[in-house]
Amino acid sequence: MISFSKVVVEKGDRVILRDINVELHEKRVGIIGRNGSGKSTFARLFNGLEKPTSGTISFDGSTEPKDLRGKVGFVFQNPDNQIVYPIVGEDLAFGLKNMKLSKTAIEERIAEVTARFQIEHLQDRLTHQLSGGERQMVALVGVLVMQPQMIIFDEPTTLLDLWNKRRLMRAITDLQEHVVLISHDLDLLRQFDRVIHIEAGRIVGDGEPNAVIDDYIARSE
Ligand SMILES: Nc1ncnc2c1ncn2[C@@H]1O[C@H](COP(=O)(O)OP(=O)(O)OP(=O)(O)O)[C@@H](O)[C@H]1O
Repeated sequence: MISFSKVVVEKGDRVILRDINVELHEKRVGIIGRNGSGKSTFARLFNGLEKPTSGTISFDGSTEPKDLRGKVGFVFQNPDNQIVYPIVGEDLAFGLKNMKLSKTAIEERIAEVTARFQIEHLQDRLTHQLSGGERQMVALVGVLVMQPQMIIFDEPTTLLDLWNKRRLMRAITDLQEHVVLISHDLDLLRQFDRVIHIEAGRIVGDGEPNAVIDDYIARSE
């Protein structure tokens, strides 16, 4: 599905990611690693938010940036980075309008996804008045209405209380789409299909979650 070949990311004279070669087909992939190891940079490559200094990233065989952007959605740690319009309904419609969908088609898509996540009642609210949990659900729904095949989550529960954290995690677990989740919630990632461990810009562990996570914990001790 998505494939990284000899990918390197440099910023100034710093090498942030080194020689990343990986193919992902699994439905649920977790990414772990210490602060500053390169997880966010890796995740941002998936939908073209970050460009590799060298190497290639392809989605279903295509290396076109527009295919990455169209097929892979990205949910930020802080939903304020992603919600741009003052009213929830406008914000959810923004990407769909750019896709030149009809008004009816836009309304139908938004109605379907907001109902699925029980946020229909938020449609007319001002985005800046929403709670953190509501904002994060709006950000997720804003990505889902675009019907991506894969969704990348960069520590999406960091700002949430326990209740909203569980609600969002249930929502993520129930998604039909392929999910790549950066998280420090190791118990959750043990239920995933695959976990990738990044250290100092390299993949140092990759495979069955329990084995990769146990090795990660052992290295921290
Ligand atoms: N624009 C930049 N210029 C220089 N260094 C950068 C830049 N962006 C990121 N870095 C560095 O790259 C490294 C990896 O950053 P990244 O955000 O990918 O790490 P991370 O694993 O997601 O960290 P965290 O868990 O703290 O969010 C860090 O050392 C960071 O300081």
